[in-house]
Amino acid sequence: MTMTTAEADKILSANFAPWVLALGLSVEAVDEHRAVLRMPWSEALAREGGALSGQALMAAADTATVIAVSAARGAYGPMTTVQQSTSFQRAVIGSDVLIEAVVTKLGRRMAFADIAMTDESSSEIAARASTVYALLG
Ligand SMILES: CC(C)(COP(=O)(O)OP(=O)(O)OC[C@H]1O[C@@H](n2cnc3c(N)ncnc32)[C@H](O)[C@@H]1OP(=O)(O)O)[C@@H](O)C(=O)NCCC(=O)NCCSC(=O)Cc1ccccc1
Repeated sequence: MTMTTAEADKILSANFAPWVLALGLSVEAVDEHRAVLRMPWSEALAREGGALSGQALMAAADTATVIAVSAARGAYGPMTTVQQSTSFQRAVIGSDVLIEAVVTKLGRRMAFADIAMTDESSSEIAARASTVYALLG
């Protein structure tokens, strides 16, 4: 059965470090192989020049993947990030970001995902990432 957004939000609050929770992420949508998270704009996440820091986007991509992989497996289970590659295509200033993580392969021991991060106010892609996870249990 498909995980609900409320169940996915519980995974978010129960399994991440306090500084990751401080990003203010929330789950907008979830299905059998995908999760969409929102990262609200905050001056606290902006760097010199006023644009959203890449570090915040990378943490958001990592977090969205954990939710998407959990949804694909039907529940949260121990997993760990092995690799993330991120390309920053467009600066985000003053806009929420929608982070869509799609699980492209769910194996017995490994999971792979592609992530698109969209500037909500312009609907333009701000960054893309690909991630690889080891499934530990
Ligand atoms: C585990 C693996 C990915 C692969 O290991 P292998 O290639 O198989 O190599 P090896 O066999 O040498 O084992 C090495 C050590 O691993 C241990 N171990 C192995 N298998 C299991 C197992 N099934 N279960 C438990 N432990 C297992 C093993 O005992 C050994 O420990 P030892 O040295 O004897 O004391 C390893 O490269 C690694 O830990 N990388 C760092 C990853 C990392 O820190 N990522 C960033 C944090 S993730 C994040 O932030 C996102 C997130 C947030 C919230 C929620 C969720 C996600």
